[in-house]
Amino acid sequence: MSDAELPVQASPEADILSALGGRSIVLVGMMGVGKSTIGRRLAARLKLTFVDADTEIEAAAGMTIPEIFERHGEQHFRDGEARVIARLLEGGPLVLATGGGAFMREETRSRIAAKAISIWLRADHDVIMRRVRRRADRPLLQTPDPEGTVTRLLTEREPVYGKADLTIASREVPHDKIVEECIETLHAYLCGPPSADIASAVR
Ligand SMILES: Nc1ncnc2c1ncn2[C@@H]1O[C@H](COP(=O)(O)OP(=O)(O)O)[C@@H](O)[C@H]1O
Ligand SMILES: O=C(O)C1=C[C@@H](OP(=O)(O)O)[C@@H](O)[C@H](O)C1
Ligand SMILES: [Mg+2]
Repeated sequence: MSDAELPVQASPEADILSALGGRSIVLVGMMGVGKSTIGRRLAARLKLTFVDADTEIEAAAGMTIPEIFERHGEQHFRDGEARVIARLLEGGPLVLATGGGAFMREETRSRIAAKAISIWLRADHDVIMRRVRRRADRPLLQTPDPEGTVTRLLTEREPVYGKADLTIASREVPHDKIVEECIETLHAYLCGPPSADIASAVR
């Protein structure tokens, strides 16, 4: 049989893309769980555009996030964040990494529910602390007690992150393992179990 005659093989990635239609995949969760790094890799796997909401906010404001917080305050940042995410969700399908506070706003959660599949990347306090210590670009953690701040934010936020469609445990395994779990979990959620025909064909 020539290559042209071979049957087209369905792949989990192709199945996911077709089930998404115009919807996006949105990563939510606490600072340091891996939304930006995992999101970029997940988008590459699915051949979708990757957008980081924080980067878009910085571009729109012409300032870094620490500068926005310092000059205009958190409330101003949050309003800009909600607007940027609303705009990005109109342009799907894409993989969107949100900043850790974005999903706390009800209006943003409703928009995400209408236009996307949301994945909560969930990590333990200690994993988060190890990862966020490496950089000083998260203004909320520039406090005398970043550990206490992370504990408080996790208590406030975890029940809300739990409203995401899917949850993946982000832990100290290679990034690509987490990406693989995102693909498997998205596939099961969007496409269901393999049909008996396909299951027997691949046996
Ligand atoms: N599975 C992982 N294993 C090891 N390090 C990770 C993993 N996922 C993310 N990281 C690291 O944690 C740090 C924070 O990740 P980032 O994607 O910026 O998180 P977020 O966008 O959720 O704040 C980065 O240095 C990243 O490489
Ligand atoms: O948790 C938060 O409130 C924030 C998380 C940051 O993004 P990451 O979650 O990508 O670090 C960034 O949006 C800002 O510093 C505020
Ligand atoms: Mg990020």
